[in-house]
Amino acid sequence: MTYSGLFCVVINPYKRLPIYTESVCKMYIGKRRTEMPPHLFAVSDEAYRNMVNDHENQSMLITGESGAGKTENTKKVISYFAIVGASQQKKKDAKDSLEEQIVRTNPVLEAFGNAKTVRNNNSSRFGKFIRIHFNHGGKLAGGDIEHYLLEKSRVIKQAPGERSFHIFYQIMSDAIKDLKKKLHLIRPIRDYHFVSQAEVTIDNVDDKEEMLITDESFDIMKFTADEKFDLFAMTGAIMHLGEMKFKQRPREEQAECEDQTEGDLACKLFKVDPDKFVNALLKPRVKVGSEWVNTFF
Ligand SMILES: Nc1ncnc2c1ncn2[C@@H]1O[C@H](COP(=O)(O)OP(=O)(O)OP(=O)(O)O)[C@@H](O)[C@H]1O
Repeated sequence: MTYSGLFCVVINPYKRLPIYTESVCKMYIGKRRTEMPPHLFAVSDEAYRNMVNDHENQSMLITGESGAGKTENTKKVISYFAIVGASQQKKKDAKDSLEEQIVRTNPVLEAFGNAKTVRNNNSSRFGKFIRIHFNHGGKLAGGDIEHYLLEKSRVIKQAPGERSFHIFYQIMSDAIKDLKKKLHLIRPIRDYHFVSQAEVTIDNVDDKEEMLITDESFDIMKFTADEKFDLFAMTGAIMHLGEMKFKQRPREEQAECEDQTEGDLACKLFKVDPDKFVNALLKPRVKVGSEWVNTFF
């Protein structure tokens, strides 16, 4: 790491270096830039001090090409703020703390928004603006995240060497007992076209373990069991949708559903009426001016 004007330039070491531990983090708290070797903790600390002293919002821009280390470094910055802004009294159960909740937004966002690409096994396929709120005493008060431009096309198509979003493979890993059964995902993953056009595993990544982390992160963020299940159900339903079969009606400009079995399963999970759903797919209606018109496929 080195400084270039306001920027801290960080090069991805592609190996775990012991420079991000809690003890290193604490060494940077309250230090001047010149007192310590360049580090993103120093930049984070400067932003924190400016906020506390000047009562002004601070922004940090984390930028670089795919695989440069943005996601990893963002997590380090968030952990830094979680440590400096942690409430003084240590909670009995650390998992219940606001700092842990803020840190745990990441596994969930990564499960649904990150995927393996040829350049990065954990590539974020969306941009995000993370806002962390502090109270007047400089302690964490909350946070919110805005996301931009999720790469939706990946849900139905993957290039060679790539995967869809991690969550599909995490669900299929069987980490949560009976989840696949409840989502009616009873066939091998290669039978679900939407998610298996290229890779279905990643070297050195255990989807089972990752699923347990995703699931626990939802719990820490206080999602209820029903809310969690609904999210997994929406995800599983997409895999079923990919297995619906359509054909064109002879001599007509109209498609019809050839095999609705998987579509029915998707509707069960979406909790919508299957006939209305298929009708909406085959005869979509668009509003033109003040009128609704049917468009045929
Ligand atoms: N500081 C680091 N220490 C060790 N490994 C790192 C570090 N930063 C990044 N890596 C490795 O490089 C990979 C790519 O980094 P990361 O996902 O943060 O890139 P990115 O800039 O967010 O890419 P994308 O734009 O594709 O999301 C990580 O999965 C990790 O294996």
